[in-house]
Amino acid sequence: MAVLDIQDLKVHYYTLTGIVRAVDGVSLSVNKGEWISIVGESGSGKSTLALSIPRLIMPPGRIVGGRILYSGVDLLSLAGEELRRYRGREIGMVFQDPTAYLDPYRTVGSQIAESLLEHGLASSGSEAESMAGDALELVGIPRDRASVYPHQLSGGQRQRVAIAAAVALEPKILIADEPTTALDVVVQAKIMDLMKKLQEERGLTVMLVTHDIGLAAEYSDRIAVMYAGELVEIGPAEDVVSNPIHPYTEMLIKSVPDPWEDREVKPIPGSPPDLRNPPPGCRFHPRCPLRQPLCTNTRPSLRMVDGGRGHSCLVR
Ligand SMILES: Nc1ncnc2c1ncn2[C@@H]1O[C@H](COP(=O)(O)OP(=O)(O)OP(=O)(O)O)[C@@H](O)[C@H]1O
Ligand code: NI
Repeated sequence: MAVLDIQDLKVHYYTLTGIVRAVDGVSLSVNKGEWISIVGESGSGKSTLALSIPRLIMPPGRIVGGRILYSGVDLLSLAGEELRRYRGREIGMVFQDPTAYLDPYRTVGSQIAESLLEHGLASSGSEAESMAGDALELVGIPRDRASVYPHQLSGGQRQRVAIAAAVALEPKILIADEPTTALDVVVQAKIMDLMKKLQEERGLTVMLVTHDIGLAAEYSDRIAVMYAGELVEIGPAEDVVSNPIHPYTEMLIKSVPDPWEDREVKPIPGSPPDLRNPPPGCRFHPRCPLRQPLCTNTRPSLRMVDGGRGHSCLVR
């Protein structure tokens, strides 16, 4: 069952030098309880897609088209108070840098407690504090650490607190945008394991944004690959990685080292297009070894094939 159904989403940034078509017609359905990862090179529109869901796109960005159905409600039609009810409470967010949204002057426990009160999940200060302690324990931080300030914690612990703060509100979906990019690999694995635990034990739906397809393969149920503002491939994580259909996915996999396999690392030649003026036809065609004349003038759309897989390659 789909908890989130994104239909033909278009998000543009209106800059002095032109309109950046950061997300340009993306359709994506997220199933309840699954872990889906959005992967792709820098600038492919992953964060823009993720931020659009809780409507956190700031000017000069604007959602210019499409629908985002959350349990049947179009989030794009909501405003003000109604929107705030969904944000946080139904859709939790975690970002790369938790210091950006943890208040340095307040203890971590009081920040979590306050948001519980704000969302009406606790009826008294003491209840909120006790629930904040539960949330910290859930992410592996002893409840007596509720009285520390963010700077007294390590980067990994701060990210745990950010996850605790998000999960305390019992959202249905947790959207995590590069939550471990600033952390070392050991801490990264711990944070990913924690998110996996929340998915398995609480039925949390997880959307992870990462440029690391290896990481996505290890933890996700499904992987969605973005290129230049479009979705180019989607499917069960293992299938996508072991048997990519789209040449971009294939080249993306070969461009990163695989710790389990001794093979040559091949960077993708060229660079992603300028999204103010993307190439016609398939946006990947200028870099694609399989390019046919068709690819230069026919704009592909994602089509589903067997095994729950979909791709937008015109020649495969
Ligand atoms: N505030 C902004 N103003 C103008 N352009 C923006 C803004 N934010 C993002 N963009 C542009 O939108 C496009 C998509 O950016 P986005 O951050 O969504 O990509 P991403 O896949 O998350 O990249 P990364 O892996 O580097 O985080 C890029 O071309 C980027 O330059
Ligand atoms: Ni990003």
